[in-house]
Parts: sequence; structure tokens; C-alpha cells
Amino acid sequence: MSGIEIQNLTVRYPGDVTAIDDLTLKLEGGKIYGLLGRNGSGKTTLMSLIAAYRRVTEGTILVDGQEPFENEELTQHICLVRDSGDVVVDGDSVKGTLRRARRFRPYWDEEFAQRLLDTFQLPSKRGVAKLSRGQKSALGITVGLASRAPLTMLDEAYLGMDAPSRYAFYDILLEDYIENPRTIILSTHLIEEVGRLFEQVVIIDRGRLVVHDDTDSLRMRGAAVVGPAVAVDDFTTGMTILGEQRLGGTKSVTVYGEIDPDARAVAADWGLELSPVALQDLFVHLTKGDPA
Ligand SMILES: Nc1ncnc2c1ncn2[C@@H]1O[C@H](COP(=O)(O)OP(=O)(O)OP(=O)(O)O)[C@@H](O)[C@H]1O
Repeated sequence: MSGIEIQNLTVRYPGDVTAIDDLTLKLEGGKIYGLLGRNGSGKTTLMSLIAAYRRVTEGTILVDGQEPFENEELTQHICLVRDSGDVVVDGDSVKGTLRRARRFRPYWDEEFAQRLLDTFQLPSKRGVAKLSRGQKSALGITVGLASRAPLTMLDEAYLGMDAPSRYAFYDILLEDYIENPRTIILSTHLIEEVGRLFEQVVIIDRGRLVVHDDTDSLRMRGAAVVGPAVAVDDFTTGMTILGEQRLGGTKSVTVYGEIDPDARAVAADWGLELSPVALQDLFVHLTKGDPA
């Protein structure tokens, strides 16, 4: 089910840039993964290597136990949709883009592709160069989903798409994934919006692994504490505070750090409500500092 094993991977670009820095990561596959990181943290570089767009020079990447680079048998099972126009090229038309994908993608589902075109209201005869930014993204997503590649990676694939189209994309992705389980990696900066899809989250920062965890466990690494302001302040004294909001006498404070059962009992006594922390708050906390 398209597991990925990365060992001590380092990627350097000219100009003394270390985009990936000794990264070791194992994804067992068959899940939807969120790949999160600040600008320049190495997400696109990592996915490009997994998709065999570049040769690995330090460390190893194995997909289903094999190296992807120059491995055609394997790479036809890997689909990466990214902004830089590999799947969707300007010289083509919408129809031509689908025709090409149909030829090269062994699990292509034409009916599904047509349904996606309808959903995103993509004019099938139009040239790609004449599509709007959001329409180009929707075409990339159409190819990415209808390819049904056992390893599908979508790198900020929704750029420029309006909210109704993005929500349609999330719903269709989830529905299709349940019917056709595969490994899906989504990189995004819209964490609150896309986060509900993730079964596991990988956070990288400056090319290094910060977190790899189940989404639910990750959200339990902190808590949102809500209740009467005075009690919330007392309860959270000494904790690492990620953010706070106040509405009249009620306060909500987001803290980082596990709340043990004794502290939970105290919270209940004091009439405080504890809920898992928002993924975005955790992300900001875990990756704050100077950008890469
Ligand atoms: N072709 C290149 N030549 C030199 N440096 C590069 C090249 N491509 C990427 N980089 C640098 O490598 C680092 C990682 O870039 P990458 O595009 O992988 O990050 P990212 O996490 O996808 O960022 P974003 O969220 O902004 O898309 C950055 O510092 C970037 O400037």
C-alpha cells in the first residue's frame, strides 16, 4: 500500500542551501498524511524526490521497498501534482490533459475524471493557458484524483481555488479515498481547512523532522481550556500558553503540554471544559522562530 521509507536524506541546492537535513521518516502507507512546514521548509523538495523528479544523492528513499528514481514500473504508481506544471502544461487543452493522463496512468478512471470536470465547471475544449489560476489548480486535482495512483501527492494543489471548489475537493477526496484506499500526502498552509482530512501529520522545519504522529494524538499534546476567566487563569498558571481569547467573563486559553488525569479532575471540579487543541496552533508553536 505504497509505504515510504526515508533514511538520512539530505538535499543540498547550489548556494549553500540545505533543503532537507538528515531526514529519517517512515510512512506505512494506506493513509491520508498531512505534510506541514513553513515556507521553504523542504516540502516540495521532499515530494519531488519521492516522485523521482530528482535523484537522491545523500541518504535513501524507498517506496514499497524500491528506489523511485529511473524506475518506470514504480513511478507510474506515483502521482505528484504541484504548482510548477508537470501534470498540467500550458500548451495542452483540458481534454488533451486528460487524454495524456489516461495514457500514462494505469488506474485512470475516466468517468470520475468527467465528474470532477463537471464539479469544477472546467470547459473541456479550453486551452490550459487560457484557464484561470483556480481552474488550472482544479484541473491538476482532477488528474491527481482520477489517476487513483497508489501514492498520490498533492502539493498545495488548491491554489487560487474558491472556497466552494476547495470544499468540493475535500469532500470528493475523502469519499473517493474511502472507496479506493491509497496513500495520499497533502501539503498545505490551510491547516484548519484541510486538517480534518489528515490521519497522520508530518511536520518538517528547515528540512528536519519535527513531528510525525496520528492527528488525534497530536491534538492531545495540548488543550483548549474554556471557562470562567479567573478559574482558567488559575488552572493555566505555569503552563505553556499558545494563545488566549476572552469574551465577557469567559476565557479560552490554549496550552501546550499533556494534561494528566489529576489535572483533568481539577478542571472538571472547577467547571472548566478541556478540548483538543487546534492543529494550526500546535503547528505555529512547533515551528516558530526564524523562518527557513
Ligand atoms: N532549485 C533550487 N535551487 C536552490 N534552492 C532551492 C531550489 N528549490 C528550492 N530551494 C530552496 O530549498 C528550500 C526548500 O524549498 P521547498 O520549495 O522544498 O520548500 P517548501 O516547504 O515546499 O516551501 P513553500 O511552503 O514555500 O512552498 C528553500 O530554502 C528554497 O529556497
